[in-house]
Amino acid sequence: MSELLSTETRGPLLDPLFRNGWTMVADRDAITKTFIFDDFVDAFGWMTRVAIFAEKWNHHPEWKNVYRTVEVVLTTHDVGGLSSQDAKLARKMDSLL
Ligand SMILES: C[C@H](O)[C@H](O)[C@H]1CNC2=NC(N)=NC(=O)C2=N1
Repeated sequence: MSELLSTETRGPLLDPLFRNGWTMVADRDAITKTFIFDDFVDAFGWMTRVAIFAEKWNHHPEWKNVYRTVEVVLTTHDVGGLSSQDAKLARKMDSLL
């Protein structure tokens, strides 16, 4: 079962993501990043690769794809905010580029 990130664990887990283009969502305990690809097929292929891990980990993104852009928001709905699962999926998203 996921649990909300504590004050102590937020920094070490989130700072590397902030350095890699992720930001906090205004008024939500969630992180967001917009990915821009060469074309739609590249964007959708990346989404497909991410989806395999999201399903395996039972942790799914909130995302919107328009042509070659994918807007991603990560948060853990079961706990109403950020958990380690969000950081894990964010790292995986960046690694699958
Ligand atoms: C029933 C199912 O296991 C839960 O709803 C899972 C599915 N994927 C999920 N994804 C995210 N981002 N947060 C959750 O709390 C979550 N819970």
